Amino acid sequence: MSVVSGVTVTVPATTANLGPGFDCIGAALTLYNEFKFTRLQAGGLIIHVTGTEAERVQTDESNLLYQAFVQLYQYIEQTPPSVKIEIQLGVPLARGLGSSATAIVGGLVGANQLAGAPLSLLQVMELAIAMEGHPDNVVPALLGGCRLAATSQTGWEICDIPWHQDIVPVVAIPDFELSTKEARRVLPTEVSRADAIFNVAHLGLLLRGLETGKGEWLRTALQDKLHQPYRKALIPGYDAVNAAAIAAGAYGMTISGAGPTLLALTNAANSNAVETEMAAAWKEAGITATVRSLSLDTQGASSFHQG
Ligand SMILES: Nc1ncnc2c1ncn2[C@@H]1O[C@H](COP(=O)(O)OP(=O)(O)OP(=O)(O)O)[C@@H](O)[C@H]1O
Ligand SMILES: N[C@@H](CCO)C(=O)O
Repeated sequence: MSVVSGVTVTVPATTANLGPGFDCIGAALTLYNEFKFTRLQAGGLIIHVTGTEAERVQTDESNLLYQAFVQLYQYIEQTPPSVKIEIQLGVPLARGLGSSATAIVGGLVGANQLAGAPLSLLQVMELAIAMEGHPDNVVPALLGGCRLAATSQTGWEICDIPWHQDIVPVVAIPDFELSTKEARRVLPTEVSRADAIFNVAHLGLLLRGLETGKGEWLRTALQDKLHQPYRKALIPGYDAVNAAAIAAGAYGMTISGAGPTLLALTNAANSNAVETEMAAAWKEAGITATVRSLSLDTQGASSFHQG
């Protein structure tokens, strides 16, 4: 194993759940955080953060990226090296676009590379899922694409979900945060059989809708009974933005991850109109939002050594 002096890791944002796939499906998007790790000879920990909302990220040992970095060294039973970490933020914090997953994956991949890659991709993935508590952000953040994760007898079965090239994800990111912890607190611990059946059927339809790009299937498939009915109340203007997206030609709209970002799926011909109308509907509700058409990231986390 060769030990390197520095590594830069780029990790994509992710949109989890996609409606009915609560805690099991997510897709990587073309929006990125970059993390640069450099060994320090003098000892200590230095964290520099740049980008929008940089001042909201911890710069001490409580930083999630650093915690993941330490976690990997603990797993391989080595003392973590003193390190300088430079964070370039492109993924907004606590908005439902997997910012915590970028930090967890970035910290684990950075540590693994600095240590000479003692762990396989599968081992890194398992550590990432354990840290995040659910697989739907960290798996696509690490591997790219749209991924379904299911527990197997021995660990995790990860499935690559075909995403039709005509489907454009549009994200409407409001100017307020909603922590995943808070958005999970409002969910019931038990659901009815009818709601479980609803989600099983809609997730099946979603997979076929994503594969074929068939708009009618996607519109129905993006509905869900496990989390959205409870979380909608935490997102002012949800119904108005949903109606505006559909009127502008979106197949459907859903909460991205735990919210508050709203995700519309549409095609290239309608994406500009969907962006404009979602932003306008939210403005009418008194909320400023950044709305962007993105693409599916197919690469996942990538890294290069500095020396
Ligand atoms: N680049 C980063 N470096 C360090 N910590 C980060 C970074 N990005 C996010 N975090 C931590 O993760 C928290 C946000 O995680 P949270 O799970 O609430 O939201 P999210 O991951 O953006 O949304 P979702 O899980 O719904 O997609 C931040 O408040 C911060 O503590
Ligand atoms: N599946 C997770 C994604 C956000 O981390 C949730 O909806 O709570």
